[in-house]
Amino acid sequence: MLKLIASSRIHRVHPTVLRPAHHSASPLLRVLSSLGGLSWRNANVGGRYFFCSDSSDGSDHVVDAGVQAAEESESKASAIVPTYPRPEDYLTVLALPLIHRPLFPGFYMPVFVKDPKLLAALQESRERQAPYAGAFLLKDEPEADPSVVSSSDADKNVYDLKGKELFNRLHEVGTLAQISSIHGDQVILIGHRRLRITEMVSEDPLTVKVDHLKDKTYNKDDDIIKATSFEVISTLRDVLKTSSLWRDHVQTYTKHIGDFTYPRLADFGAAISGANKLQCQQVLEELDVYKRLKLTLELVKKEMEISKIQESIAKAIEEKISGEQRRYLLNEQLKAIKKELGLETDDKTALTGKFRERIEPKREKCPPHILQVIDEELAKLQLLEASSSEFSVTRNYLDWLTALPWGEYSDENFDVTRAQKILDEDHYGLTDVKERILEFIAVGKLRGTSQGKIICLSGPPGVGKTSIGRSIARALNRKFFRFSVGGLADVAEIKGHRRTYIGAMPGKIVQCLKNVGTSNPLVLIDEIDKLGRGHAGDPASALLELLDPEQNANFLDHYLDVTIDLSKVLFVCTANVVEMIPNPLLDRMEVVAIAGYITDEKMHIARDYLEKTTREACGIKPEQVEVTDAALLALIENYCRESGVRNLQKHIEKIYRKIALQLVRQGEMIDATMLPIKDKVDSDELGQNAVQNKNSELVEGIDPEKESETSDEIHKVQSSDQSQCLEVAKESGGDKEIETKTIEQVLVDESNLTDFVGKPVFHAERIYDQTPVGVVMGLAWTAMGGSTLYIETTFVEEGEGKGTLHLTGQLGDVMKESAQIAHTVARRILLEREPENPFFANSKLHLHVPAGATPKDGPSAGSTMTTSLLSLAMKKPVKKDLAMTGEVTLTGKILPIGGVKEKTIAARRSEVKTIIFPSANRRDFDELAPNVKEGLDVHFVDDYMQIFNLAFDDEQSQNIK
Ligand SMILES: Nc1ncnc2c1ncn2[C@@H]1O[C@H](COP(=O)(O)OP(=O)(O)OP(=O)(O)O)[C@@H](O)[C@H]1O
Repeated sequence: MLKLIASSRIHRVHPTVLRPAHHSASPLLRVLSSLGGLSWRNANVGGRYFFCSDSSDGSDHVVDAGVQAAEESESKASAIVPTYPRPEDYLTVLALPLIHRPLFPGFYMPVFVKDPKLLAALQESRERQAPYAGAFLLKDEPEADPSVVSSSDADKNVYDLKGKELFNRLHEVGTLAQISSIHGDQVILIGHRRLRITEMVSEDPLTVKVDHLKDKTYNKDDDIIKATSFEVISTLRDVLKTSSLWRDHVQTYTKHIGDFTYPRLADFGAAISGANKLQCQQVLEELDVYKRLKLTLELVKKEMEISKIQESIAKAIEEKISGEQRRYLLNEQLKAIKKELGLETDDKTALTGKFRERIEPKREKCPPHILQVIDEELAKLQLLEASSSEFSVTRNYLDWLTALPWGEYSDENFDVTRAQKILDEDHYGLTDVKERILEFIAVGKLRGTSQGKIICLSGPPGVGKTSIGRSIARALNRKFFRFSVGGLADVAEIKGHRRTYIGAMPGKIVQCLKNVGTSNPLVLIDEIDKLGRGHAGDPASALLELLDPEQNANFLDHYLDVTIDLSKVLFVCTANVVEMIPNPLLDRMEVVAIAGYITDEKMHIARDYLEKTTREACGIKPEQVEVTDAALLALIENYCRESGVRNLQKHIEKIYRKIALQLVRQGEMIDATMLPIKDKVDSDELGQNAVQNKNSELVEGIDPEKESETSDEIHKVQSSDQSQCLEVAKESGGDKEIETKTIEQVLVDESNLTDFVGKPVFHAERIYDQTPVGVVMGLAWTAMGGSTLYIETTFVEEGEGKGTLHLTGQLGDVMKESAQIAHTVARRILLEREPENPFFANSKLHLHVPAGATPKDGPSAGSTMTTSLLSLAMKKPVKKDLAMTGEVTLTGKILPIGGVKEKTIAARRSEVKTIIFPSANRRDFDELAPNVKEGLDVHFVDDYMQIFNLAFDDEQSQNIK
């Protein structure tokens, strides 16, 4: 091809556009050309890395001669052909380092020469009409990773290389490159033939002596070479189908290559592949044509794999984009169509319309300041961009504002008789509590409104505080909302977050109003005594603002940012321990104490309330089960002795679940064994007689084997006297077909109670039948209700002046002080009674309060401790079934205590017959229901000597009542 360029002498070698000089008819080229679908006329390779020029195997004419001649012919219009040295004559050349890839013969490459000396030398040599240089690939620095693309910094270092250092870094084999043109520091090189460096001639610029390399001779007709080259071509063809980039390379190459020889094919493949520089250098250095073809084949195969991956990536991305675009377009079209048909307005208008629709019916009742804010926000919404975050904040805000029940109230019912009926319907007993609630309703009726009071129901767990709250709401015809503040530490839970926070929400009370849809619900604030300590703000103060009737008419929620009137809301709180309620809150409350239930009350609650609801919840009919009184009593006394009834409820549920399972199993067995009995029977035959008849029929119908499979429990029930069979008659079609089904009635008695609830888990509080010397029963109050406790004192050792008292049983400071006081009081009394008895002075004593794991505190055990010490000193046990409570002073006065009802109930539970209370508590005791006081011998005392007489001397005690 060079030959042709030279001979035509009219073509100028241009760095970007190379024109074909020869249309080769090589079969290989035709294959590639046809695949590329190319035409040389539009071949533009501007800016591409690879360019094609001619190269020779040694017999070519010199291309620069042609170029020069052409230039001359243009300028001088002369056709004189000078004799110029041929490429193979250049045995000493300037060495040009190539950083990124080697230059292959037949391709051209632009390089940037940063070294001014080298650039000048190249320029000079070009001007001297010897425009050749040797282009050699630079070796990587020994430690550099060839796979890592060198940064510009590294390039800079390479440009600094000079002389010997540069010489050592050059690969030995390179390419004789024609300097096609120089623009600034850009030099365009055209590869010609392979060279090998033999020695360095001069250092700056680096000049080297070179040998010109020739390919090893090969047989053109060798089948293996042919086959390999065909494989290279076919692979190239495959790549061409997918890669447009390659198509351009081929286009350029085919335009300028003459004969497609095997070595040239190998160079072509390697040069246009994306292989790394070392792999390319390997191909350049290979002089064996077959081996070179093989190396190239590897590279193009790899290229094909890459192009396949490239194609699949492109396809996947294209599919994704087009799918999304399609969906977007369709959505937009849908919107446009809907809008056109008047089915839907745009988002903003639709939203505004929705909010206006919501607020319109409430407009009359809605406070003007709220209306103003809503209107302002609606106007603002119109101006905001629908995708902005401000828009969604405003939308949510409007959603809340318009959803609240402004001015909506449920009609309050102040009918006291109805209220009484509802309260009795839901709860047994609690007479005093119900009375207080009825009083409250009566006041509401006279005033026309029930606001202004906060009721606080206090008592141990499971006594029905929450459910009473629900009943009050029902009685007053108010909506009910409950929220627990146990452990609540964040003020935002009550007062809401400011709207500026992401995910901001109004507080619980605003959520409540939205939820119930009226502005006068009954809000039950549960566990107010367990309010957490706030880390940001004080929840108690926030609750105060919410509950205080003086303040809550203008309650400000941080989210809503407009005042709301909560004065119509009725607040009911519940607490286990009133003392734990923050004082400012307690101050505003009307405390209604629910002390707990005695056995009798629990029996009624279990029978009339818990059993009924549980039976219904389990889907069991009343006739299918019988729980005897004895069973219930055993359940209450041995399993559920605590003050509340929640545990009792759980046990009843357990029993009923077991019964349900029994019935279902039984029913399945009967279904499987029962034969339908066809008989025409009048419905009035299905009386008591029929029960017996059909029962005997049924027994006949049951397969004896199957019958034997029934569970032991069922046998037990069946064999009991009270087991019955009931019949269900069913009519079907024209004939009266009677299906007889037996429904066993499950009996729960004291004897089989353990089958349902297991062994009793509760150990009696009473550990002594008759208290020994030094042991006295006291009465205590806990958050779980009342309980009995023993004070035990024993003698440890005796010795002159050894009179000390050792205390154990996790006693608090107050209780420890009480014990010291008791010790002193007992010593004084003994001195008065038995002056010569040196017991307290010389005895080391140990006082213990059992249930050592439970912390105890308070002064109310003072009288019990004194009695216990005196009992030990006098070696005289106290009266049987006696319990006492009362704080004792140093002078022996008995001061009042708390929790009289709880303590009385606990005493009854422990079968105490005689109780001693401080005189000051007489009023509390008198207020108790008669059934609580029933059968108890209660004494009220104000001086310890009265207790002494009651505990140790029967005769005198009769007088103190
Ligand atoms: N006097 C009663 N009559 C009928 N059922 C009752 C009575 N007292 C309590 N109950 C029932 O006992 C169960 C437990 O009551 P509730 O949950 O109201 O207890 P609580 O006092 O609120 O307990 P806590 O302090 O643990 O919240 C409820 O199902 C309730 O109906």
